[in-house]
Amino acid sequence: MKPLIFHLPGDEAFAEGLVRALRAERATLQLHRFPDGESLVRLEADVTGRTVVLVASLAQPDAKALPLLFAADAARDLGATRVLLAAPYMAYLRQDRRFNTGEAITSRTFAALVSTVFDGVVTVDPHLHRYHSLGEIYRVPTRAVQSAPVIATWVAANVDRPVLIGPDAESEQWVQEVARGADAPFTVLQKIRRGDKDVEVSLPDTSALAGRQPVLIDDIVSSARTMIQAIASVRRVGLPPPVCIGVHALFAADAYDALLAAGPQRVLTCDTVPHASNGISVVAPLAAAVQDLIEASAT
Ligand SMILES: O=P(O)(O)OC[C@H]1O[C@@H](O)[C@H](O)[C@@H]1O
Repeated sequence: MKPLIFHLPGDEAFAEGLVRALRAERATLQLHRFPDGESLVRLEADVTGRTVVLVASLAQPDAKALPLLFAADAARDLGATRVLLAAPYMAYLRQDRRFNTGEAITSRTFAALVSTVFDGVVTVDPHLHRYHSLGEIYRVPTRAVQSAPVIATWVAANVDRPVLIGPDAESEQWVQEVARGADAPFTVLQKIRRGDKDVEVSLPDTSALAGRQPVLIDDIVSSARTMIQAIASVRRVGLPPPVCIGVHALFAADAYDALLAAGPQRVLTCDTVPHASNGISVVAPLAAAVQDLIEASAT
């Protein structure tokens, strides 16, 4: 039987792409907020004996998390064979340790909650810094899709003589992959973060970059301060305005305008978080990972 795909409000386009890629059936999840702020969730399809895939991009996660957990638990309660989460952007991965005394390690708690109601989780480029895999915190099977191949294809087709640049050491993992796929050199900047919006970035060695078009790549663009500082350090050494590519377009508050004002050649993101800058789709690799998870859990 075809998988049934539900989505949270705002994720229509991604869900529609998944429906097509998986030849699945689309179904409606009704979400109502009572005057007191509580949520009512209703699955408008018979889920008995079906594989249910809930699509939810988890930017701004606090408002979405409870309805998502309610929907997943309801699907299971109503007889779904398996309930999978397709979260193109997965929230709560950056707090992967107690940075200050008394802080909650939210990555662990959030993963534990999700694992109580879902049978499997698929996401794109999870922000794994001190964790090596999602399996360290999720108690159900997971698939982490890489956006590097689709980004590399875009870079190879659209940028002449590119050099890929990551704004910090963490970004080396995906910058290196994109560089390999695009058959281009790469380098990584040095970053010091002093606060949410206080970031300093510097370019160590520029000798290999002359005559090339810089392409900045990062996984998350949130306040955009990292990207903005990276643009400045690339310009300081006389390189042309960079193409800026972010995987997850979080763009908090004025971040997108601030980034455009910093003078990039263009700004482009993957479609993991709906945004005007989306231009590279990860629907196909995410659909393949969902299919893989379905097949693995059927055996
Ligand atoms: O500088 P903003 O956009 O706020 O934050 C994004 C950066 O913070 C890191 O965790 C991400 O990997 C990225 O480098």
